[in-house]
Amino acid sequence: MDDYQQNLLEEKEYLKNTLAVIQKELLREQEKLSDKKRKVIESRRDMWENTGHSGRDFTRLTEMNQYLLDVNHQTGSYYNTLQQVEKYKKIIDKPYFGRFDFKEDGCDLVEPIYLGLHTAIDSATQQVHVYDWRAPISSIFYRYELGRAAYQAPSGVVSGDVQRKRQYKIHGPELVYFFDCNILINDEILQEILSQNASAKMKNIVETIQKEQDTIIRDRENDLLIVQGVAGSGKTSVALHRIAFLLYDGLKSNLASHNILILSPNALFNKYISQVLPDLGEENVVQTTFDDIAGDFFAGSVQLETRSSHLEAIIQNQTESERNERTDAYQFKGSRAFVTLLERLIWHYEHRLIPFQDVYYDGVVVETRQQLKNRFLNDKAGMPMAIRLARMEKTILDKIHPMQKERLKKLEPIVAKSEGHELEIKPFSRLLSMKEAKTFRERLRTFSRINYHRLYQQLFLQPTLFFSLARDLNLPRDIERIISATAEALKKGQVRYEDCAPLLYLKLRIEGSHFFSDIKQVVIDEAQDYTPMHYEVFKILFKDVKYTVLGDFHQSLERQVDGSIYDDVVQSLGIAKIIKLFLRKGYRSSYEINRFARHVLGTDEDSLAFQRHEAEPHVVSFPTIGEMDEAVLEEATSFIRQGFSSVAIICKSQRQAEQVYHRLSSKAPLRLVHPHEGTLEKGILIMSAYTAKGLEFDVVLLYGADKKTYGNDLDRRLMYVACTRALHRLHIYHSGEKSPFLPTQTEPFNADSMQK
Ligand SMILES: Nc1ncnc2c1ncn2[C@@H]1O[C@H](COP(=O)(O)OP(=O)(O)OP(=O)(O)O)[C@@H](O)[C@H]1O
Repeated sequence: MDDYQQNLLEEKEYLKNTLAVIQKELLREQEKLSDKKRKVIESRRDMWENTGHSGRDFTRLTEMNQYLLDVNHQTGSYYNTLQQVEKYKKIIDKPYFGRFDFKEDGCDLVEPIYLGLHTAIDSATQQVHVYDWRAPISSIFYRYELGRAAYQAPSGVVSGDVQRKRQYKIHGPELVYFFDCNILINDEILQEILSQNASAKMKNIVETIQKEQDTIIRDRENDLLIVQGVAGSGKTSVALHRIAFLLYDGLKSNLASHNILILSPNALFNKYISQVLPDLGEENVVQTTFDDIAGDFFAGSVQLETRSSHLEAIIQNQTESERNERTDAYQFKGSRAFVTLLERLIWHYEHRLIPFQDVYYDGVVVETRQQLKNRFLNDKAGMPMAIRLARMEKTILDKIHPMQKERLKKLEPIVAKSEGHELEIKPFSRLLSMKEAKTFRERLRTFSRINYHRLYQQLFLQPTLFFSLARDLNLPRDIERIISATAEALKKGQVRYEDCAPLLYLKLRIEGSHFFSDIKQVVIDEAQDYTPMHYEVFKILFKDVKYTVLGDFHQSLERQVDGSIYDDVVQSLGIAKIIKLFLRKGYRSSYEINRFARHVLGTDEDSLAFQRHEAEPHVVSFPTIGEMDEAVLEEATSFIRQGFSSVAIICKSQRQAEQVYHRLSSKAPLRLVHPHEGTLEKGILIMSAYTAKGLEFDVVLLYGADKKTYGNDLDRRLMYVACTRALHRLHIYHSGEKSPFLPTQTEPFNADSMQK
């Protein structure tokens, strides 16, 4: 028997034993589960039977409390076992995917370490058959080739020699094949994974995590981890695996899923990534968007523009000057200079603008305007301004409380004398007194409550105030136009997207915030989409948290930015222990699509593409829009017939996507995708480039890439985002003169070369 045959026999034996252990442990956990379920039901029944009639009996409340504690404890334990059962069920078909043999320094034994989605231990012998991919020792698999290696164990660094590395394909649960590799994760498996069709939900990448990705996933040293990664380099995947790692590590760091928050671009993206953590056996974490946060803070009081409406407005602006007005406004209102301006506004409001008034009650001066102001300015006690004002309001109300009785006594003779109320002197006097108290409170609130919208509006309605506060700050050239456009919108009760973060900043700085107090880890994806103003808001919203911030400045839409955006992040968040890492290799798109996209972007910055070769992208020209429509539809259906599961027709704007959809939807099954609703499905989808951001499709058909539609820098970045969504095929259609960002010479369009 040769070596391979010998190894095969051994591996088959190991798999058989491991499966037997998993089966045994699964049965054990299932028995525990039914036992725990029975106990929970019994305890609940006992609780209701023994305490159900004692609602008003305070002596029995403690008893009820004890029952509740027990029931909660048992329910928690039931769910832990349930999670364990689910984990075993997940690994029964594929218990592991890799192995390395490790000889620890100072030990004679070479131990085979098998890696899988979850740990499998024989509870009888305590033998570990499979290590969780997140276990400290597992990092060796991702980081080292054969030879010297080390990992960080809880007790310190453990070093030794890696003597073998092996990867497996196990299916159903048969050993399909295995092979030894002496390098990092073998390209063959990665090739196979990356050449598959895109799925409607993001997938986990545990089997093929790359060394540089693993470094990010396992970092525990830093409080702010910044990742700049090219399109398709795995930023979102890495962020989610990092969360799974932190939760695994959670026992030490006391971290649970509700302590982690992911800030992502929109609801569609949230749904797209929602499967990864459950796949990894973890519960989903808090997922939100900036739009949702702003909406919660200003619920119903003002009309907030969403990010997609803002992008749509910028993209649709026909004239350069209209577009510049909005992008300049966004840039300025997101800048550090505007943060300074708002800080000055807050100071100015505190010292000059609060409309303090003399407070009278029943003809008596309770406090003079000056007394109130002095007391307010001297009583800082580290509290936010709104809280200090609310305390002042309460003190005044407490002061007049005893005076109200006297006032009532005075009101009764007056009412007695007034005609028509002789028979209801007391109730009518009380009613009058209540009305008076209401008016009194309303007067107080003219200075004790702050209308943030009005305060912010004041800044733009009074240009002299604006310019006096903006002294020595860098202002954009069209500031006058920005001021008047903002004033117009605010007067109509509309808050443009670029005003949402400043308005929220104002509110949070004046009021403080106790929301998100559970959050300990914040993951910010698409970091380039947030301005310094946003990061200032995050700093107030999330206290004592650690951050993972991932972005790609090439994919910034409304602003042209570079790597310095991360300096802004550091400065705004004010965190000292930071690390900045780079992901330079794109895994999503084929080599040809990657190369094409770099051409569109017009940069030869060092970015690498994974060598997965497929058909060259095509640029096709049509004499009319009608012919372009027909070709797009024909190609889309043909790609589906060829076995690609998702074909995205990407338009520049949502409006264009809707128009194309209305023209084509009666001829083929198309789905129009909105950023705020729905889920991604297989088939032919149609959407705007900004909706497609963060997502991926087997085939991208970029619609209408003419010079007029894609002519400026923003258009160039939109086109780059659209092109980098494609895994396998990229076709670009235009009618009229081609966009200058497209290559001048491309291969002729050839339908035969598209066979998958
Ligand atoms: N190590 C890996 N193994 C297998 N697939 C990977 C790996 N890294 C990334 N991928 C795949 O590459 C694709 C892109 O990943 P992801 O969406 O996380 O990248 P991204 O950097 O967030 O992209 P973008 O910024 O363009 O939205 C996904 O299909 C992901 O599964």
